[in-house]
This record gives sequence, structure tokens and C-alpha cells, in this order.
Amino acid sequence: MAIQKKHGKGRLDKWYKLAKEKGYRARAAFKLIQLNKKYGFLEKSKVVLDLCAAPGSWCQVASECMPAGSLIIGVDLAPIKPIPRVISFQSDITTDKCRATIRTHIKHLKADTVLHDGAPNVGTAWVQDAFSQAELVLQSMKLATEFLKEGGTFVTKVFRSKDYNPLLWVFKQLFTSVEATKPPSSRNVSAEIFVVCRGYKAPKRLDPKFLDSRHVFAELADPTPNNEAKVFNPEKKRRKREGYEEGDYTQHKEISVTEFINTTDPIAILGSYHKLSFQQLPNGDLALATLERLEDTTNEIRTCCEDLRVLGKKEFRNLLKWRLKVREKFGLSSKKKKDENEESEEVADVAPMDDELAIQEELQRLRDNENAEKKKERRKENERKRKDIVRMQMHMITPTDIGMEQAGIGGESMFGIKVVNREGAGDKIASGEMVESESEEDEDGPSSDEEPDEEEDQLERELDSLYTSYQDQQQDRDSKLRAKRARKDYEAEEWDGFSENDDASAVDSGEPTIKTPKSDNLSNKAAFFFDQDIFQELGGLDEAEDDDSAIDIDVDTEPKEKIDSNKKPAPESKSKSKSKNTPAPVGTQEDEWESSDEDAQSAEPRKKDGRLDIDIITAEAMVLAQQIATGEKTSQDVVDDGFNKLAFRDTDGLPEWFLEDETKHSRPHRPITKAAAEAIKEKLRAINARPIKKVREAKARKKFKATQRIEKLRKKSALIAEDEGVSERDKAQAISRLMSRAAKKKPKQQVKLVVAKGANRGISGRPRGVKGKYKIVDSRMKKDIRAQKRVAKKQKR
Ligand SMILES: C[S@@+](CC[C@H](N)C(=O)[O-])C[C@H]1O[C@@H](n2cnc3c(N)ncnc32)[C@H](O)[C@@H]1O
Repeated sequence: MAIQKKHGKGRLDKWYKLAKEKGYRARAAFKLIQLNKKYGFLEKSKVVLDLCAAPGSWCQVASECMPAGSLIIGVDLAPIKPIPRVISFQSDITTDKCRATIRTHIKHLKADTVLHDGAPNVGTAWVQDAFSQAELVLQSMKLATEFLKEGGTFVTKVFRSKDYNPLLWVFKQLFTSVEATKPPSSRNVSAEIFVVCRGYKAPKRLDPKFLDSRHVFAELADPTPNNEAKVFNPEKKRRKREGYEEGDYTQHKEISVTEFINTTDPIAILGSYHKLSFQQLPNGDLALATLERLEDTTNEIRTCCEDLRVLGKKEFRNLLKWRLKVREKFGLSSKKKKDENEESEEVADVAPMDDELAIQEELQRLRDNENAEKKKERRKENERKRKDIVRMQMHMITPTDIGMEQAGIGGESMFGIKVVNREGAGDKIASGEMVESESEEDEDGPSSDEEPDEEEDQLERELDSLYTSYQDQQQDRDSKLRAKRARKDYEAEEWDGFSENDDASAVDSGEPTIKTPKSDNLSNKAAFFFDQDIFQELGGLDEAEDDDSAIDIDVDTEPKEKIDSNKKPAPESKSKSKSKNTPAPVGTQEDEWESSDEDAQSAEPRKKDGRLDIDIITAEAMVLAQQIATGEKTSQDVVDDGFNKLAFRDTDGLPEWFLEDETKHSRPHRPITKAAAEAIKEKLRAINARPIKKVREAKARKKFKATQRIEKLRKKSALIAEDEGVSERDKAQAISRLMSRAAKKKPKQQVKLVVAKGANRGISGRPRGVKGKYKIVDSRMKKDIRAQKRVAKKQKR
């Protein structure tokens, strides 16, 4: 067997390990197991011939899977260690001797299955290796044809090389079914492939050419030149350094157009020539003359024939159609062509496609392609729309055109139609085409086109959840954010007033509430916009025509404003009062701030005495605190500072992540003093300098133990002091001894190093004659320590 590096990283894969675990001699065992699982030939076999069987893992598998009393014969160049129920011997399968030995073992029987996993020493020259493997396959097939029974199975390993197709062709001549497969245990990097040939035809007379490598690999090489592909999907030309073909030293190839008409393989001509020539031969070509006069031979056809290399698919199709018409007129029927093809028997399998069929198939293919492309477009369009709607629902896109919303169409549906109209597909929807396309999509089920989008959605969802968890983490860490979130919650609570029930109850109790604007066909945003006083007042004009003087309106605004300030969220009411320059009654404003403060208080952390637990951690806050403490600013100033041009940005419908990012830039940057920045730095430094929890715990433990010791001493010395039979001097001495003993530090127990040699080598547990703490070391370590000490001593000197 070829020597394999067992320590090579790639070799020790899971199949290698599994083979070791299961007791198979090679990981190759799993290839046969997997092939047999797919095709189930071993269970049905009574006689198996395993060619190239060393070290014998396939024989092991065969003996496991085959019925009791079966005959398994394994042969290899290398010796095979005996395997129960398996006959094995050493021989070269390409020799007659091997054939004779097999005959002696198999006697009159025939093999149900012939296995071949042969591989010559791979690794030197790939081309040569592949060829000798292909030859080995042919040799093994030779043996198979001799020993296999009719209907039997031949399993062989083949390497993907230029000889692969000829081999397959030979197999197809001898077996009813030939399938190539690569079991999962076969490495992807390996060019090996397994061919399972079933239903051996057992011909009475076998053409020796089938088993002659020179014939198989030389003459049948590349039996299926794909001319169609050459013409319709020409390969991108690579630079060739092979030079000219033998005997052909021209770059430009011409062929007479009559040959194109007469040939059985027009596609081959279109693929390999540059020009179809209409030039008359010196001796005159009657067919060509007739051809020239034909109506079908249009100028376009002539131009196409001039340079075949610049033609597209359409032109090639036209040329082929033209050829068919001419052939019909010339009486060259396609039936005759078919007969010609039939004459070339075996080649039928691999013969080029009939040209008519080719055209039809090509047309069909083009039609299919076109349909598929249309379908793909439709799917993409639908998917895009679906995504837009989802984005809209997630408030990633905001409908800004309130006028459109007022047209009486719901925000989302308006958006949908707007988009569709933009694409000019409104009519399609009207005619129901879109609906059709969607139902088509449903029928198809999830297609591969949709997968990436689904993945995208999934990704978006994951990103959202990641962002939420990031925010939570931030919130936990950052007290500032915590306070912000608390404020947000507070605001959110305020907005609960939108629900109908609350509305009703509030009205009942006579409490001022935020009313949901009543507007049938408007979105919330539009409704709120039109719910502004100015519009309500306009409405009021309709209701009370008598009160139409401007003075009346002015007079009315004051009490109305009071109510409105309660109606609307706090910041809005404030902005309005500011913009109109009508100072709101101080009492009302203060009440409002007090009440909101109260609510905020409940959300913010407090000390035991009820005061807010505020930790100043930013320089800005420090400056502010200082200004308030020194009376430079009052709390009212701070409130007033809160209103600026950025305070009333329209944040409706904007996603949270966007607002989060925006807030960094959408507030005025207050000046900070150097002293405040220093103070904060100092504060943070102090926080950082605090010992970590574990150190604090250890210190506390130490302190606790010390107090316990002192307590003990105190008790003992009290006892000594109470002893009446002892003189005062002795008492004092005893107590001072006690104290000095307690103050003495216990000497640290020495760790004895025990060298692991002699009787102590490899022992587990305490070595003999060693008391106290010990450590087993090797002699090297002891020597190293001694050397270190020596060096240290020298350095001291
Ligand atoms: C991949 S190993 C076969 C492993 C085998 N199927 C198993 O399961 O253990 C390929 C074997 O083909 C054998 N071989 C190559 N050329 C041979 C020849 N001419 N005659 C017999 N055996 C040959 C090698 O000796 C090698 O052991």
C-alpha cells in the first residue's frame, strides 16, 4: 500500500479517528460503508472480490455486511493481515498469476460484486499517476468481466482526469447502470470519485478494444465535444502558447457555405470557422449557385456569413434556420440524418445533438431564461416593497408629506401606492397583475432569491436586539443614562393619556388630559398638526359666526391657552408660550414643574433621608452645581436654559438609535471650567484608587482575626490578674510573656523539596521519612535553584 503520512494534519480527520475507534484498518472503510448504504450491494452478495484490498478495511466491512457463509477474496500487492471469513493473498492484479490464484479460490462460482479501490503510489507526477490509476481501473474491470456474474456490481475508484470520460464510456457499454458518486468520507481535496456500475451485461463476446488502454484512452478521448456550448456560450479566450495546429498555419478559417448546408454538425462549423464563403470553386458548384439565387439567402444572411466571430445568439439562430430551409428545398431531409446517426451505434450516446433539436432546445432555453428573469424582477420588486413597508412600520422611514396623508389614505397604504406609482406600476396593480405575481411567488415557496433577503432581515433583527442590549448595558453603567431613561419613562407615562379609557375617565373626573385629536383620515402626526390652536380657532369661526372679531380671538386665547398648556406635552406648551411672548402665569408654570419634579423624583434614586442621591460625574454638572451653589444661577435659569432652538426638534417616528446618536449634537455645549474638569478627574482617580472587593474582604478578614486574638488575650490576662495566689510582679511577667508570644509571628512552615529519583521516582503521595510540607521536584529544578543561589551570592560580593 502506498505509504501515507499518518501525522499529516489533514489525515487525522474525523473519519480517521472513527476508523480507529471502530477497529477498521483504514478510514477508507467508511467510503465503502457509505457507498453500500446508498446502493445496498453487499447485503445481496454471496461472493465478493476485493481488488487492491490492503490493509483490508473494505474486506472488514464486507465481512460485516454480507450474509453468513459468504466468500470474500482480497488481493493486493501488499500483504493483508488475516481477517476472519476473508481469503487474502498477495499479488499484482495486472498479472495472469493473480487471475489464476483468484480462479483457484473462487472455483466454479461467480462474484456478485467486484470492488476496486486501487491506487498506485500517488504523489510524484500527477498526470502519470492519474493515467496509471486509470489503467489499473481498466485492469480491474478486465478481472471483473471474467469473474462477475450477469447483473453483478462493479465498484471502482476513478480519478477525475482526462481519462475519466473514456472510462465511463467503457463502463456504460458493459453495465446497465453507471453512477459516479463521491462519498462524504472521501476528502474534498482528493480527485477520487467512485463509480458504481450495476447490472453487468455479461456479453458473450467482448471487444478486446474495450479493455485496451491504448484504444480506450487514446481514441475515445473527449467523446462529447460540446459544440453547442462553443457557439452559444463561447468561452473567454485565454492566451494559448501551443502555436498553430498541425498543418494549419492560418488564423482565419473559411469554409464553403454549401458545406455548412450539407454537414450533419452545423454547430461545429459555426464554432470553429470564421467565415462561410459564397465564393465559387474553379470547377463550379451548382449547389452554391442555386443557393445564391434563393429568396431566403438575404443580404443579412450574407453579412452574417462574412464574419461568424462577431455574431450573437440571434444571428446564429437565423443562420441555422436558414440552413434548415435550404436543406428542405434541396430535399435533404432530417430523417436521413437521423438514420446516419443511428449507423454510428455506440456513438449515439455521445453524438452531437441534432441541429433542429438544438435550435428548438436553444429557443426553449432562451424563452425559459427570459421568463425566469421576468419572474426574478417581479420577486425583487415585491420584496423591495415588503421591506419598505416593514421599514415604515419600524419608523425608519417617515411620511413627511402631510398633504398626501390628508388625501384620506392611511399612511402605510399611501406609501405603498406612492412607491408603486413612482415605478409606473399602478396600472398593473389595477389590472390585478401584481396580485398574480405574488400568488405565483407563494406557489413557488421560498426561493433561493429570497434567502439573502431573509438573511438580511434576520441580520437586522439581530442588530436591533444587540442595540437594545447595548443600551441596557450602557444604562446599567452610566448613571447619566439611567436618569435619562427614567425621564423618558416618565414622559412615556404622560403619553399614556392617549388611550380612550383614560380619556373618558379623565373627562369624568374633570381632570385636564391630553386629548387624542379627532380626525378620521389623518395620521397621528397630521392630526396633531391640525389640532393646533390656530386651526381650532378657524374651526370655531364656523361654529360661532358671531365671534369673528380679531379682538375676540385675542381675548379668548388666554384662558384657552391655560387649558391647552395642560392638553399638550409640556415642552410643546412651553415653546408656544415663548414664541408668542405671552408670559404664562408664574404660578401655573411652577406648579407644572413641581408636579413633573415630583414624578421624576419617584423615578430617581434617593438617600435614606429622602434627599436625591445625585452623583456629579461630569464637568458640566460640576460647573452647574457650582453656579447654583454660589447663586450665580437659579433653578429657574437652569429651566430656561433648557429651551433653545434645538429643544423642539421634530423627533416623531425617528428610530431610537438615531435619536440616541443625535442627542450628542443636538444640545448646546455648556462651557466648563478648568477647576471643574480637574475636580472631576480627581474624583474619578479616587474612585479608581479604591481597592477591589477581594482586597477589601481580605483586609476585613485580617482585621476580624486580629480583634479575635486581642479578645482572647484580654480574657486570658483578666484570668491571670484575678488569680489571688500569685504576686503582682509574677502576674505582670506572665501577662507580658503572653503579649510577646502573641506578637511573635509564627515562622512560615518550610516546604521541603524532594527529588523524584530512586525510590521517590513516580510515587504518588507522601515520600517516606518526609514530614511537614513537601514538594516533589526533578533533580534539574533543584540544581537550577542551587545555581541561582550561587549566582545571587556572587553578585552580592
Ligand atoms: C487505497 S489502498 C486500498 C485500501 C483498501 N481498499 C482498504 O480498505 O484498506 C490502494 C491499494 O492498492 C494497491 N495496489 C496498487 N497497485 C496494485 C496492483 N497493481 N495490484 C494490487 N494492488 C495494487 C496498493 O498496494 C494499496 O494497498
